[in-house]
Amino acid sequence: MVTDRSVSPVLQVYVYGCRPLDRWKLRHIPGPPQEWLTGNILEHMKLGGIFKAHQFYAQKYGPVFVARNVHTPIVMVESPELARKVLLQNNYRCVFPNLLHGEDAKFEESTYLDTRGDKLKTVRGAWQPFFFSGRRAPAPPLLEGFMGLMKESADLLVDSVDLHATNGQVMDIHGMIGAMTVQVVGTTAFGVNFHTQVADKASEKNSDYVKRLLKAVYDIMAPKAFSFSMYTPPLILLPFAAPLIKRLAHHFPDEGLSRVKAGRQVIIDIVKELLAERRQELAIEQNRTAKGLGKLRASFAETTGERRGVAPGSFVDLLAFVMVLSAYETTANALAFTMYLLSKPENAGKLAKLTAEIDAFGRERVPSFEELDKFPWLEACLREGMRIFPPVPTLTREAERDMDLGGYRVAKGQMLGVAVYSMHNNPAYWQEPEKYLPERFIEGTPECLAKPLHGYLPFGDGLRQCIGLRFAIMEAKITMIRLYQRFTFELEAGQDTLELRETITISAANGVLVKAVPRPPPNNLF
Ligand code: HEM
Repeated sequence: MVTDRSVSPVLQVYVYGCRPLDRWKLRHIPGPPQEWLTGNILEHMKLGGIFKAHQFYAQKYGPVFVARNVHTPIVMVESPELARKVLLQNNYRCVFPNLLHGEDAKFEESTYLDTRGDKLKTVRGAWQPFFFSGRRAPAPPLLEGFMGLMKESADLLVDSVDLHATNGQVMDIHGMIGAMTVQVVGTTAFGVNFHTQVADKASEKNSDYVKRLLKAVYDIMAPKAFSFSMYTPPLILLPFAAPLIKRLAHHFPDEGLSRVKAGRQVIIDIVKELLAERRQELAIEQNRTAKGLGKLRASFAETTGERRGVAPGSFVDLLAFVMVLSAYETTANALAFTMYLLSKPENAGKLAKLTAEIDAFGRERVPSFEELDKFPWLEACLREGMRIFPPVPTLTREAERDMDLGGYRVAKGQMLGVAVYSMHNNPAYWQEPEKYLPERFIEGTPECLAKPLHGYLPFGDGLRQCIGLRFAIMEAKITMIRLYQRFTFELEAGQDTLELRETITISAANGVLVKAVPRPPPNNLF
């Protein structure tokens, strides 16, 4: 016989799994029916990922819909105007419930991506001059200081491609570019050369940092994103019991949570080791590698020091880690996707225009910072690549006040999302979105005139827009120029469509497999 006492917890669990309050609050907004406890996650998996599911839902329900990851409801928007409204009016990213407690929770707060309030303004203000400087901005041109490192790193990549080409080997260009972008941003953030590229024979130790760092990032991301701990379901089901569940998890961690905690510790240790190494290097030789980066670290610490009211020390150091996390994969994905698209036979004309632009500049010359502006077609190729495959397919915000979104009221505190991938590939906003047309980003062309005004968001928008966007475009341009001065690339068979893997970013699940075709030397051109 079932007693009242045993029924009530069962009923509680059932009711929490249905989230009746959320359903009631969002009842006026369309969206897919939610499954008990899992929300829409099973359907997301069936449709090929959350970003693909958003595309499907936008077609079915229109530009505003509710979707649920596990069973947290997110009000998604998929129109240029609404995306702009969400991103310009709200500055906080969504914070999903997590199991972290005590010191671990402090670490989480330090990682900036979720930062809010005054701390956000101070930190963002301190970072801004490094990244938004340049000729068009009043701040000192620190960006220019990164040119040397970017060029050196791109040339190591070219050496490595050359080696593969000589041996007639197929290569995963996505993986190789990833090694380069880690080197660039790791060195930028910590002032210590990461030595991640094959052709670089220097210290094994630093490349070991990267392996450990990336593994730690994976260990943290996977369980956090997909709730591998046995404590996560009760945390979500019984939010009022969160403090107790967190304490229990902290004292009796299971395997999933232990991996997260160990991953955090690895990151903290590596950051400390890197900084110690950096100090040693500086002491030995003031002016060695990456001068601009040395400047960055020093000024980083100065501007974010006690005077500016941001806790110094480990916090500042962890910000450097956040930079690596935000910068390496996004840039690698953008480059690899663009190279993939340019290597498709149907885009041979677009590739020919690129090589012509590069040849007009010179097949041997290294561009200066100013000369990077002489490559509008290259920039358009990259921007169009990020339209078809935006490295960050979904953006999130928390509503800071009650809002109207396309006629639907949402309450303060509601999680909001922007379906960037879907919007970038929607024929309602882009003519023939499946076509790779860099012309869309060349002023005055009919394709450019047909482009939506605000519908392009690979770097987000508003106060939380990607801080590294100029850095990323600069790095991508130098890399492409150095590669295409020497080679073009042929796609290996079986890659007509790319299988995509989704974490916070989207990337090529099986890499981008190409063969490099050496271009005839410049004196054979005529
Ligand atoms: C092609 C390469 C890149 C892409 C596509 C990209 C994309 C993005 C996106 C979509 C966001 C979120 C924006 C929003 O919520 O509105 C973001 C944030 C951020 N990105 Fe990037 N990013 C790239 C490269 C970089 C680089 C090279 C750096 C640093 C050197 C960087 C540092 C950051 C930081 C620190 C944030 C957080 C900004 C904040 O919360 O205030 N990113 N990025």
